[in-house]
Amino acid sequence: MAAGWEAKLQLVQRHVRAFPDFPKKGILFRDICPILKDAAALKAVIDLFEEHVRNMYQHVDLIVGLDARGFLFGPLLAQRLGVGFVLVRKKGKLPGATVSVSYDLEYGKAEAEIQEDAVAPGQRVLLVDDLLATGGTLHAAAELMRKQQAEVLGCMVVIELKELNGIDKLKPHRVFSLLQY
Ligand SMILES: O=P(O)(O)OC[C@H]1O[C@H](OP(=O)(O)OP(=O)(O)O)[C@H](O)[C@@H]1O
Ligand SMILES: Nc1ncnc2[nH]cnc12
Repeated sequence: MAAGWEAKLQLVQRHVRAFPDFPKKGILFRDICPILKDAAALKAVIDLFEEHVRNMYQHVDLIVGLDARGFLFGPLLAQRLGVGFVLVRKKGKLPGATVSVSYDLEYGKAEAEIQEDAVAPGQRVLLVDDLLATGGTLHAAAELMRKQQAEVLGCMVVIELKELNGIDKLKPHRVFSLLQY
């Protein structure tokens, strides 16, 4: 692990806030907005993600980001790696031919969608989001990749909520997280 890794992790951790009972009673909402407001904290997230990818994977074709908070980190990582970015959106937002799948998340239900030509068969992709809770959202994205015959190399999130066991739902895919609660 390169020098500075721990300092960067601590910087990121200091920029996550928790709000009880949002958006529903009983949910402790982990808010990543302070990361985005602080240039050094945001850079630290992308530095850590980039280092992980460069250590783990020889070749990545695309970064796939999940609506909406995955769009905040995914394109920055894609630029660093010199690869393209693909959007998995909530249903009804993408023009043209699409492929969709429905899923449950920690506080509701939704449907995820990609453009049919977003990924090609055999392309090697990494899924990026801000947070892993039950795993419903990332699982839906992985299912979309499976439908399009792309290869999911792994999932990357800033925050993993351990007690919800999202990691089990995502097996056999690997999950990399910066912070665990
Ligand atoms: O692991 P899960 O239980 O699926 O929960 C995690 C998902 O929930 C949040 O997204 P949300 O759907 O609230 O949308 P947003 O990013 O548009 O706020 C979060 O950004 C993840 O995508
Ligand atoms: N507890 C939580 N905090 C922030 N985003 C979430 N998405 C799903 N669960 C969440």
